[in-house]
Amino acid sequence: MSRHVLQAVGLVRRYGGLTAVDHVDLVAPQGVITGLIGPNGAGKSTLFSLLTGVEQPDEGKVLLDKSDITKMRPDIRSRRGLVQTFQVPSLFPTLTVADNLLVGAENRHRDYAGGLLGLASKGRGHVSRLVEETLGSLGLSDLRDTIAGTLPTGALRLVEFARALCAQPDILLLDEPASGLDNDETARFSQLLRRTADDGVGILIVDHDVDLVFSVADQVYAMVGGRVVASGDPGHVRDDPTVRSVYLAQAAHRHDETVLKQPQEAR
Ligand SMILES: Nc1ncnc2c1ncn2[C@@H]1O[C@H](COP(=O)(O)OP(=O)(O)OP(=O)(O)O)[C@@H](O)[C@H]1O
Repeated sequence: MSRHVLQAVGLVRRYGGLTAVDHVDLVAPQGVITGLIGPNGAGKSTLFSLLTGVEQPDEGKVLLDKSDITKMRPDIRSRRGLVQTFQVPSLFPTLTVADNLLVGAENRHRDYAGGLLGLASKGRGHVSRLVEETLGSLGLSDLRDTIAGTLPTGALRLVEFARALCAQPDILLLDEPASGLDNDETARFSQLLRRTADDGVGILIVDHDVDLVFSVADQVYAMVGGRVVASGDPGHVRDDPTVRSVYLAQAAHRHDETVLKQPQEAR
Protein backbone atom coordinates (compact mmCIF):
# COMPACT_ATOMS: atom_id res chain seq x y z
CA MET A 1 0.00 0.00 0.00
CA SER A 2 1.39 3.41 -0.92
CA ARG A 3 1.64 5.94 1.88
CA HIS A 4 -0.12 9.27 1.50
CA VAL A 5 2.02 12.32 2.11
CA LEU A 6 1.55 16.08 2.11
CA GLN A 7 4.61 18.13 1.21
CA ALA A 8 5.51 21.81 1.20
CA VAL A 9 8.42 22.54 -1.11
CA GLY A 10 10.14 25.91 -0.85
CA LEU A 11 6.92 27.76 0.03
CA VAL A 12 7.14 31.54 0.13
CA ARG A 13 4.31 33.99 0.92
CA ARG A 14 4.93 37.72 1.03
CA TYR A 15 2.64 40.50 2.20
CA GLY A 16 4.16 43.68 0.78
CA GLY A 17 7.66 43.90 2.26
CA LEU A 18 7.00 41.19 4.87
CA THR A 19 7.88 37.56 4.13
CA ALA A 20 5.35 35.67 6.27
CA VAL A 21 6.48 32.25 5.01
CA ASP A 22 10.08 32.09 3.91
CA HIS A 23 11.19 29.04 1.87
CA VAL A 24 9.48 26.44 4.03
CA ASP A 25 9.87 22.71 3.38
CA LEU A 26 7.67 20.33 5.34
CA VAL A 27 6.62 16.69 5.04
CA ALA A 28 3.48 15.36 6.75
CA PRO A 29 3.09 11.62 6.10
CA GLN A 30 0.15 9.27 6.65
CA GLY A 31 -0.07 7.71 10.11
CA VAL A 32 2.16 10.39 11.64
CA ILE A 33 1.21 13.36 13.85
CA THR A 34 3.16 16.41 12.71
CA GLY A 35 3.12 19.45 15.00
CA LEU A 36 3.71 23.04 13.94
CA ILE A 37 4.69 25.54 16.64
CA GLY A 38 6.01 29.07 16.75
CA PRO A 39 5.42 32.35 18.57
CA ASN A 40 2.77 34.87 17.47
CA GLY A 41 3.43 36.10 13.94
CA ALA A 42 5.82 33.22 13.11
CA GLY A 43 3.86 32.35 9.97
CA LYS A 44 1.99 29.22 11.13
CA SER A 45 -1.47 30.35 9.98
CA THR A 46 -0.13 31.56 6.67
CA LEU A 47 1.64 28.24 6.05
CA PHE A 48 -1.56 26.42 7.05
CA SER A 49 -3.55 28.51 4.54
CA LEU A 50 -1.04 27.69 1.80
CA LEU A 51 -1.42 23.98 2.55
CA THR A 52 -5.24 24.10 2.58
CA GLY A 53 -5.39 26.26 -0.56
CA VAL A 54 -6.99 29.29 1.10
CA GLU A 55 -3.87 31.27 0.10
CA GLN A 56 -1.58 30.96 -2.91
CA PRO A 57 2.22 30.99 -2.50
CA ASP A 58 4.46 33.47 -4.30
CA GLU A 59 7.01 30.69 -4.73
CA GLY A 60 7.16 26.96 -4.14
CA LYS A 61 4.73 24.07 -4.37
CA VAL A 62 2.29 21.99 -2.36
CA LEU A 63 2.35 18.29 -3.22
CA LEU A 64 -0.14 15.60 -2.22
CA ASP A 65 1.21 12.14 -2.97
CA LYS A 66 3.71 13.79 -5.36
CA SER A 67 0.90 15.49 -7.39
CA ASP A 68 1.17 19.26 -7.57
CA ILE A 69 -1.97 20.65 -5.89
CA THR A 70 -0.67 24.22 -5.49
CA LYS A 71 -3.39 25.74 -7.69
CA MET A 72 -6.18 23.45 -6.50
CA ARG A 73 -9.15 24.96 -4.60
CA PRO A 74 -9.65 23.94 -0.94
CA ASP A 75 -12.87 21.99 -1.68
CA ILE A 76 -11.17 19.98 -4.42
CA ARG A 77 -8.21 19.27 -2.09
CA SER A 78 -10.71 18.05 0.45
CA ARG A 79 -12.23 15.59 -2.02
CA ARG A 80 -8.70 14.37 -2.73
CA GLY A 81 -8.30 13.51 0.95
CA LEU A 82 -6.72 16.67 2.36
CA VAL A 83 -9.31 17.73 4.95
CA GLN A 84 -9.14 20.62 7.41
CA THR A 85 -10.83 21.76 10.59
CA PHE A 86 -11.10 25.42 11.50
CA GLN A 87 -9.99 27.57 14.42
CA VAL A 88 -13.62 28.59 14.83
CA PRO A 89 -15.74 25.44 14.40
CA SER A 90 -17.55 25.71 11.08
CA LEU A 91 -20.54 23.48 11.80
CA PHE A 92 -24.02 24.31 10.56
CA PRO A 93 -25.55 25.59 13.83
CA THR A 94 -29.18 24.82 12.96
CA LEU A 95 -28.51 21.23 11.83
CA THR A 96 -28.29 18.24 14.15
CA VAL A 97 -24.94 16.66 14.97
CA ALA A 98 -25.72 13.69 12.68
CA ASP A 99 -26.70 15.95 9.78
CA ASN A 100 -23.46 17.94 10.18
CA LEU A 101 -21.52 14.69 9.89
CA LEU A 102 -23.60 13.72 6.88
CA VAL A 103 -22.54 16.94 5.12
CA GLY A 104 -18.88 16.10 5.84
CA ALA A 105 -19.29 12.58 4.50
CA GLU A 106 -21.23 13.61 1.41
CA ASN A 107 -18.66 16.24 0.48
CA ARG A 108 -16.03 13.56 0.09
CA HIS A 109 -18.22 11.08 -1.74
CA ARG A 110 -19.70 13.48 -4.26
CA ASP A 111 -18.68 12.85 -7.82
CA TYR A 112 -15.68 15.01 -8.87
CA ALA A 113 -17.35 16.10 -12.07
CA GLY A 114 -20.92 16.19 -10.90
CA GLY A 115 -21.22 17.73 -7.47
CA LEU A 116 -24.82 18.59 -8.20
CA LEU A 117 -25.63 15.19 -9.64
CA GLY A 118 -25.51 13.58 -6.23
CA LEU A 119 -23.38 10.99 -4.56
CA ALA A 120 -20.81 8.96 -6.41
CA SER A 121 -20.92 5.20 -6.65
CA LYS A 122 -20.51 4.45 -2.93
CA GLY A 123 -24.03 5.83 -2.29
CA ARG A 124 -26.15 6.95 0.62
CA GLY A 125 -26.18 3.69 2.56
CA HIS A 126 -22.41 3.78 2.87
CA VAL A 127 -22.47 7.42 3.98
CA SER A 128 -25.15 6.85 6.66
CA ARG A 129 -23.20 3.87 8.02
CA LEU A 130 -20.04 5.96 8.14
CA VAL A 131 -21.84 8.69 10.11
CA GLU A 132 -23.25 6.22 12.65
CA GLU A 133 -19.89 4.46 13.05
CA THR A 134 -18.08 7.75 13.57
CA LEU A 135 -20.65 8.93 16.14
CA GLY A 136 -20.22 5.61 17.96
CA SER A 137 -16.42 5.55 17.91
CA LEU A 138 -16.17 9.12 19.28
CA GLY A 139 -18.80 8.52 21.98
CA LEU A 140 -21.16 11.02 20.34
CA SER A 141 -24.17 8.74 19.68
CA ASP A 142 -26.20 10.34 22.49
CA LEU A 143 -25.78 13.72 20.79
CA ARG A 144 -26.78 12.56 17.29
CA ASP A 145 -30.11 14.48 17.27
CA THR A 146 -28.88 17.53 19.21
CA ILE A 147 -28.85 20.84 17.32
CA ALA A 148 -25.14 21.70 16.85
CA GLY A 149 -25.56 25.37 17.79
CA THR A 150 -26.64 24.42 21.31
CA LEU A 151 -23.48 22.44 22.15
CA PRO A 152 -20.78 23.63 24.59
CA THR A 153 -17.26 24.26 23.21
CA GLY A 154 -15.81 20.85 24.12
CA ALA A 155 -18.58 18.94 22.34
CA LEU A 156 -18.55 21.38 19.44
CA ARG A 157 -14.85 20.75 18.81
CA LEU A 158 -15.37 17.01 18.98
CA VAL A 159 -18.23 17.20 16.46
CA GLU A 160 -16.08 19.36 14.16
CA PHE A 161 -13.40 16.67 14.37
CA ALA A 162 -16.00 13.93 13.77
CA ARG A 163 -17.26 15.74 10.71
CA ALA A 164 -13.71 15.94 9.32
CA LEU A 165 -13.26 12.20 9.95
CA CYS A 166 -16.47 11.51 8.01
CA ALA A 167 -14.75 13.03 4.99
CA GLN A 168 -12.36 10.04 5.32
CA PRO A 169 -9.17 12.11 5.20
CA ASP A 170 -5.79 10.77 4.21
CA ILE A 171 -4.26 13.89 5.73
CA LEU A 172 -6.07 16.01 8.33
CA LEU A 173 -5.06 19.64 8.96
CA LEU A 174 -6.08 20.88 12.42
CA ASP A 175 -5.95 24.59 13.19
CA GLU A 176 -6.01 25.23 16.96
CA PRO A 177 -8.21 22.18 17.61
CA ALA A 178 -7.76 22.33 21.40
CA SER A 179 -8.54 25.98 21.91
CA GLY A 180 -11.27 26.42 24.51
CA LEU A 181 -10.90 22.86 25.82
CA ASP A 182 -10.27 22.24 29.52
CA ASN A 183 -7.44 19.96 30.69
CA ASP A 184 -9.53 16.77 30.74
CA GLU A 185 -10.98 17.48 27.32
CA THR A 186 -7.49 18.21 25.96
CA ALA A 187 -6.18 14.91 27.37
CA ARG A 188 -9.07 12.99 25.80
CA PHE A 189 -8.57 14.86 22.55
CA SER A 190 -4.88 13.93 22.36
CA GLN A 191 -5.80 10.25 22.82
CA LEU A 192 -8.24 10.64 19.96
CA LEU A 193 -5.53 12.16 17.77
CA ARG A 194 -3.25 9.24 18.51
CA ARG A 195 -5.97 6.71 17.70
CA THR A 196 -6.75 8.53 14.44
CA ALA A 197 -3.09 8.53 13.39
CA ASP A 198 -2.75 4.87 14.36
CA ASP A 199 -5.71 4.19 12.04
CA GLY A 200 -3.54 5.55 9.23
CA VAL A 201 -4.51 9.23 8.96
CA GLY A 202 -1.72 11.80 8.69
CA ILE A 203 -2.32 14.73 11.04
CA LEU A 204 -0.82 18.22 10.93
CA ILE A 205 -1.67 20.16 14.08
CA VAL A 206 -1.08 23.86 14.71
CA ASP A 207 -1.83 24.85 18.29
CA HIS A 208 -0.77 27.51 20.77
CA ASP A 209 -0.69 24.78 23.43
CA VAL A 210 2.96 23.77 22.91
CA ASP A 211 2.74 21.17 25.68
CA LEU A 212 -0.07 19.45 23.78
CA VAL A 213 1.91 19.55 20.53
CA PHE A 214 5.12 18.24 22.13
CA SER A 215 3.26 15.46 23.93
CA VAL A 216 1.15 14.22 21.03
CA ALA A 217 3.31 14.85 17.93
CA ASP A 218 5.71 12.33 16.38
CA GLN A 219 7.60 15.14 14.68
CA VAL A 220 7.56 18.90 15.21
CA TYR A 221 8.40 21.88 13.00
CA ALA A 222 9.22 25.12 14.82
CA MET A 223 8.82 28.38 12.90
CA VAL A 224 10.24 31.79 13.78
CA GLY A 225 10.00 34.81 11.48
CA GLY A 226 8.57 32.79 8.60
CA ARG A 227 11.35 30.19 8.62
CA VAL A 228 11.56 26.68 9.98
CA VAL A 229 14.27 26.96 12.64
CA ALA A 230 14.12 23.38 13.92
CA SER A 231 12.39 20.15 12.95
CA GLY A 232 12.45 16.52 13.97
CA ASP A 233 11.42 14.51 16.97
CA PRO A 234 9.81 16.53 19.79
CA GLY A 235 12.74 16.13 22.21
CA HIS A 236 15.21 17.40 19.64
CA VAL A 237 13.06 20.44 18.76
CA ARG A 238 12.32 21.24 22.41
CA ASP A 239 16.06 21.32 23.16
CA ASP A 240 16.94 23.46 20.16
CA PRO A 241 18.62 26.66 21.40
CA THR A 242 16.57 28.99 19.15
CA VAL A 243 13.30 27.34 20.16
CA ARG A 244 14.24 27.47 23.82
CA SER A 245 15.22 31.12 23.68
CA VAL A 246 11.97 32.10 21.94
CA TYR A 247 9.73 30.21 24.36
CA LEU A 248 11.71 30.97 27.48
CA ALA A 249 11.59 34.65 26.53
CA GLN A 250 7.81 34.33 26.17
CA ALA A 251 7.55 32.51 29.49
CA ALA A 252 9.59 35.19 31.24
CA HIS A 253 7.34 37.81 29.68
CA ARG A 254 4.25 36.04 31.02
CA HIS A 255 5.89 34.97 34.32
CA ASP A 256 4.80 31.51 33.24
CA GLU A 257 7.20 28.73 34.15
CA THR A 258 5.07 25.95 32.69
CA VAL A 259 6.14 26.63 29.11
CA LEU A 260 8.30 23.96 27.51
CA LYS A 261 7.96 21.17 30.02
CA GLN A 262 9.79 17.98 29.19
CA PRO A 263 7.62 15.94 26.78
CA GLN A 264 7.23 13.12 29.34
CA GLU A 265 6.03 15.64 31.96
CA ALA A 266 3.52 17.04 29.50
CA ARG A 267 2.02 13.63 28.69
N1 LIG B 1 -3.38 39.10 5.14
C1 LIG B 1 -2.26 39.62 5.65
N2 LIG B 1 -1.81 40.82 5.26
C2 LIG B 1 -0.65 41.34 5.76
N3 LIG B 1 0.12 40.71 6.67
C3 LIG B 1 -0.28 39.50 7.09
C4 LIG B 1 -1.49 38.89 6.62
N4 LIG B 1 -1.62 37.67 7.23
C5 LIG B 1 -0.55 37.55 8.05
N5 LIG B 1 0.23 38.63 7.97
C6 LIG B 1 1.49 38.84 8.70
O1 LIG B 1 2.31 37.72 8.44
C7 LIG B 1 3.04 37.33 9.60
C8 LIG B 1 2.72 35.89 9.94
O2 LIG B 1 1.37 35.83 10.40
P1 LIG B 1 0.66 34.47 10.78
O3 LIG B 1 -0.74 34.82 11.17
O4 LIG B 1 0.85 33.49 9.69
O5 LIG B 1 1.50 34.02 12.06
P2 LIG B 1 1.10 32.94 13.17
O6 LIG B 1 2.35 32.20 13.49
O7 LIG B 1 -0.06 32.15 12.71
O8 LIG B 1 0.68 33.87 14.38
P3 LIG B 1 -0.43 33.59 15.52
O9 LIG B 1 0.13 32.53 16.38
O10 LIG B 1 -0.51 34.92 16.21
O11 LIG B 1 -1.71 33.21 14.83
C9 LIG B 1 2.63 38.32 10.69
O12 LIG B 1 3.61 39.32 10.76
C10 LIG B 1 1.31 38.86 10.21
O13 LIG B 1 1.09 40.17 10.69
